[in-house]
Amino acid sequence: MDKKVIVITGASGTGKTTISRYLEDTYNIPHVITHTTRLPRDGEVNGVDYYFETPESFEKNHYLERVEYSGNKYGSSVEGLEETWKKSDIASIVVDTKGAIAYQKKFGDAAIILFLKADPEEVADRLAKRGDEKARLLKRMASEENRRDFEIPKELYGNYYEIVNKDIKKTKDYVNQVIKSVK
Ligand SMILES: Nc1ncnc2c1ncn2[C@@H]1O[C@H](COP(=O)(O)OP(=O)(O)OP(=O)(O)O)[C@@H](O)[C@H]1O
Ligand SMILES: Nc1nc2c(ncn2[C@@H]2O[C@H](COP(=O)(O)O)[C@@H](O)[C@H]2O)c(=O)[nH]1
Repeated sequence: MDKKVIVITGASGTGKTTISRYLEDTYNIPHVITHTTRLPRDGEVNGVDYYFETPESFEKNHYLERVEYSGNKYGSSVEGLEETWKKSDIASIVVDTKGAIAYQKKFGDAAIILFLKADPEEVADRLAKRGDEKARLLKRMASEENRRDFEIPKELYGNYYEIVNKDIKKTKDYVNQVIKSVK
């Protein structure tokens, strides 16, 4: 089978990580571990959730694409994707919409874009429950990047699956249909 990458994108708190974990647990689809200079949240583990970097160490990696998001740097490497493809012909990656555009440009139809949407008020509530510290949460919600990522960018028109993540069961049912069509 040709290699594929499921690119999960959307604004903060819309459920990207939840879907990435679902793909891993249900379909053994591993996720690409990306790099960031942000501090770990409670429970996040280096080398599992992210490679947590200092501003200096971040610059030492070779990125397929990299972005600034709410004051922190994030990037994904070709090596990271290739390592993940060694484990499985289908990988997933969680990125912002700018990253999704980069993957679409580089991999064309081999990049399957899942764009997650949710009501912004519901999202703020979910993130507070997730334990995000209030000041950081407000900064994140107000950031230009996060406001941008509630809408699909025009570069991806016609090339993505939109998932309104309200009822998690319905979301998973929809994801199951997408995976059937991909496999
Ligand atoms: N449909 C849903 N209903 C209720 N809670 C949900 C739903 N989907 C996800 N959540 C919860 O919302 C919180 C945010 O989800 P998640 O971490 O997956 O979002 P994210 O898009 O990866 O966010 P971020 O970009 O900030 O890391 C989590 O605590 C998750 O368990
Ligand atoms: N373009 C990229 N975006 C990435 C990458 N790794 C994560 N992200 C996205 O950043 C924001 C913030 O993430 P958070 O974990 O701090 O909430 C979110 O949209 C992620 O999807 C990356 O390598 N490239």
